[in-house]
Amino acid sequence: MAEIQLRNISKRWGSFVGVANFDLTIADREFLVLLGPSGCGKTTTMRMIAGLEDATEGDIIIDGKRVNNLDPKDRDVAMVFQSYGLYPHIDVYENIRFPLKVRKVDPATHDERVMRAARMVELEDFLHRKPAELSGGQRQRVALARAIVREPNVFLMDEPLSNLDAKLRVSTRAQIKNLSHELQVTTVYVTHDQVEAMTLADRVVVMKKGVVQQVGSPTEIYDRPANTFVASFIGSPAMNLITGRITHGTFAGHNVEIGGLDAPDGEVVLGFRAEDAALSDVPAQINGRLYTIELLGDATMLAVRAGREMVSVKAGKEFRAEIGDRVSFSVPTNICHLFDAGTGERIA
Ligand SMILES: Nc1ncnc2c1ncn2[C@@H]1O[C@H](COP(=O)(O)OP(=O)(O)OP(=O)(O)O)[C@@H](O)[C@H]1O
Repeated sequence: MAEIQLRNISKRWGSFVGVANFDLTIADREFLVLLGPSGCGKTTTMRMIAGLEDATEGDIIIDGKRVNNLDPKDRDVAMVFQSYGLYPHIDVYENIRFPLKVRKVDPATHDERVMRAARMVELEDFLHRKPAELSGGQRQRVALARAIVREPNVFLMDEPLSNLDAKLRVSTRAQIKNLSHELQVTTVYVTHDQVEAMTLADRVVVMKKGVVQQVGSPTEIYDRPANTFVASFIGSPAMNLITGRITHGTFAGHNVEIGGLDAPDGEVVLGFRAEDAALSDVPAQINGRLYTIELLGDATMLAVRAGREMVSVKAGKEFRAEIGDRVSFSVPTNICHLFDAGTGERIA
């Protein structure tokens, strides 16, 4: 059992604000992902939860207890880093056992606990190898087993997959999801990879320059981004964003005209996703020329230059055309997103 309350926590170094007024309750057993570009304050937030960094302001409460003044070792949290943090001179078995020795856990229980953790990450056959004799994926699994063996209430994971190649990243990601479900531990996971965030999280926190932009389930964040930053960060490709003006319910931009919008007159950013655009054989709401064609296997991704905008459009796998060809498409008005052109905040 572990609910984590972050009550208005901030981190400042002199006048530099690393994290500003982070306020969130992480539910017991929730898988929470902190997502954002490099330097947005994800790791700092996690280090404050771990106790590796003091919060300049605010309270950190784990299971009803304020832990601001507790040492990391007394917080019942286990951390997994991208750099693994394994001890090179001892074998896998001893690496996994290490936290039990440090915490003076009854030695009679060690073997059973180490073996159970090793089984969970499928390392039984590697117990007597040294870290240098393992692949990157195997090393990361040792790091996971070492966190599991402690049976902590909270897992804190900082980009644990970033040193793995693409294929291993996908399989280890599935393993982490499975483990957190099986162990029913509250998990805070840091990444700058939105695909990782979307596949792992119960809820995602999107951050920018130390400030939380949106908190929501992956679906909420994908379907209703709170602002243009979130819209441009989530989804591959990210949401198309076109600047223009609404007059009497019609949006007009360069080579773009979309009528029937229920919004007041003014400068806006109109957003739509590549998969929501419908190609047309005749001139339509958005007209341009084909800039690139990418075959995805099950679909074709087009980049279309429409006026001064470059937009992504998803077509079927049977799509055939040449670069430079004219392309027209429309976007159903009910799936258009509208953002304020000044603040970037969602208006509809
Ligand atoms: N000890 C420190 N002193 C001063 N500034 C710091 C310190 N630690 C981090 N920062 C700054 O705080 C900001 C947030 O850093 P943080 O490591 O939390 O970012 P991040 O989102 O985890 O980025 P990344 O994905 O690159 O790890 C950055 O601008 C960083 O340079």
